[in-house]
Amino acid sequence: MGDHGKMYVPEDLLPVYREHIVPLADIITPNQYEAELLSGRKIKNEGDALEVMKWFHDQGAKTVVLSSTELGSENELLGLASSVINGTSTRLQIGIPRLPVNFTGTGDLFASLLLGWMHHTDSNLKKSVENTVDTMQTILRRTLDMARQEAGPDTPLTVRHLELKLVQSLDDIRSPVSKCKASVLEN
Ligand SMILES: Nc1ncnc2c1ncn2[C@@H]1O[C@H](COP(=O)(O)OP(=O)(O)O)[C@@H](O)[C@H]1O
Ligand SMILES: Cc1ncc(COP(=O)(O)O)c(CN)c1O
Repeated sequence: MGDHGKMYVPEDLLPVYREHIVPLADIITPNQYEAELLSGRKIKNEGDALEVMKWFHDQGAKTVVLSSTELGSENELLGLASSVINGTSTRLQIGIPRLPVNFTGTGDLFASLLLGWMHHTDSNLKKSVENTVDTMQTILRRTLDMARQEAGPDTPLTVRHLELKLVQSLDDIRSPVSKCKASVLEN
């Protein structure tokens, strides 16, 4: 829907997403801006993030992952996730090392990886979020390295240079190298 304070889709679609699309979702992966737009609440701290994830659960989503928030630090984005599946509730957070560029298509890639891992792990939220973030890191680092090589030292990186290197990352999609650990939030 949008990012960095700007909507990609026409603004009059917001109530359609909120009232008609969100209630259809089993799994939803908004970034911070999208989560704030849909829930109508600002996320200024972890308590706000937990409330917003509860709002999504109240709309019917069993699994909610805030794919990134600015609640981390200068060097880290913070992801948060919550699932209520068969009466079992799990909430966790994960630090995501921040790379110094804006990529395009990361939200779609994140959603696809998470869906695949939730399917392959029988809805194990911790393992799915960790594998997803690990694969994202590898793909984005490869994308940035190859973009810098292609552009050379004097040319600014463009969207074309930063096209996600998915084909070159097939092995990392199949078998992520384990690096980022999620911590489970109690209560
Ligand atoms: N600059 C970045 N540095 C590191 N990881 C990033 C960066 N941008 C995106 N990602 C990865 O992509 C995922 C989705 O990005 P996010 O910005 O949350 O969604 P969207 O692309 O929909 O705005 C994040 O969880 C993170 O793993
Ligand atoms: C219209 C539009 N613009 C841009 C994007 C890229 O979004 P992001 O980089 O946040 O994943 C998308 C994602 N499908 C989109 O639909």
